[in-house]
Amino acid sequence: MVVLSKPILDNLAQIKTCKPTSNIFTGIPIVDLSDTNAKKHIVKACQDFGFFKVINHGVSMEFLTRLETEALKFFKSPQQEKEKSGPPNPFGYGNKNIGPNGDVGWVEYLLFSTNPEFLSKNARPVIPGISETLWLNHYPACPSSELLQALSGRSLIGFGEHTDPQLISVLRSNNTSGLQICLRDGTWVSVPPDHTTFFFNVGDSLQVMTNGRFRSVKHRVLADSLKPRVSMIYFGGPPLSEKITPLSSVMEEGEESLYKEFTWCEYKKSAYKTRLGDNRLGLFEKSTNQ
Ligand SMILES: C=C1C[C@]23C[C@@]1(O)CC[C@H]2[C@@]12CC[C@H](O)[C@@](C)(C(=O)O1)[C@H]2[C@@H]3C(=O)O
Ligand SMILES: O=C(O)CCC(=O)C(=O)O
Ligand SMILES: [Fe+2]
Repeated sequence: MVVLSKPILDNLAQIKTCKPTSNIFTGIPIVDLSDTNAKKHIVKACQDFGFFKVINHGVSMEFLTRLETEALKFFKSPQQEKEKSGPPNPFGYGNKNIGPNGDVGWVEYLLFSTNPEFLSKNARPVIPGISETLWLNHYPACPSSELLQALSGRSLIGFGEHTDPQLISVLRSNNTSGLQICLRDGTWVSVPPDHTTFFFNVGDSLQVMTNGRFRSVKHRVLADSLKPRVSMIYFGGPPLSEKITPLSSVMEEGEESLYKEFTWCEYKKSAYKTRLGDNRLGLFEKSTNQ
């Protein structure tokens, strides 16, 4: 019989688990930015999966490694020290609690704003008009054999299933697996990690702007029991006052928008009232008989 200590029990009671899926997906679209057809491949990947990986991106490994080292330095510091940078409302350190509505995961994170008004001139985002937040996530390895045993073969959820509300998310992680995406047929597949590349995923707003042509892909992170995962994600969103409506350039003649009109500010407010796994965009879909 496994006897569990109180802190371990507290952790387990809060955090969801799922059956481990070793469904490693080898079909992730790869976009080579040095290829003249890169744009076409991006469009196809956004339609088919809402997800792709970018190679030949021009960001040096040395720079990425330095960022990762700095992130780990922070996450390895004493808990009390880290807490001094929290809570994350709206920016700062958070531990296990994700968002304001009771979601929890086996994750700690550091949340920065990349909105121009918070940044010095030389640190402003590359794409003018697009700015949102930058997340550093740390999914610790399972701390003890006690916890591993108590899980009895199940995986701890690091970051529960969700879609990202913004336009596009750019993710770089270390070489620890954990990220999974949900395919069109509902199957969850594991994305093989690649610390040399960037992964891009379509968010809800881009799905609306393409009137459903691009897919806001559902994804989640399972914690690895042996190795910590460190990820950095840039969430690119529109300015707050921007109307999120299908682009006229993608619409065919006579095509109706599938969504009610809303601004990014309205969507963001609404999203923060939902739980992680909720269908946030559902609230803005036009009913078919409208
Ligand atoms: C439960 C929540 C966490 C989240 C805000 C929300 O109320 C619903 C959207 C969530 C999400 C998912 C993608 C990103 O990780 C995130 C930062 C975002 O913009 O929307 C999180 C929010 C969060 O963790 O605060
Ligand atoms: O940490 C990761 O790999 C992904 C996390 C994520 O999906 C998110 O923060 O929205
Ligand atoms: Fe996400």
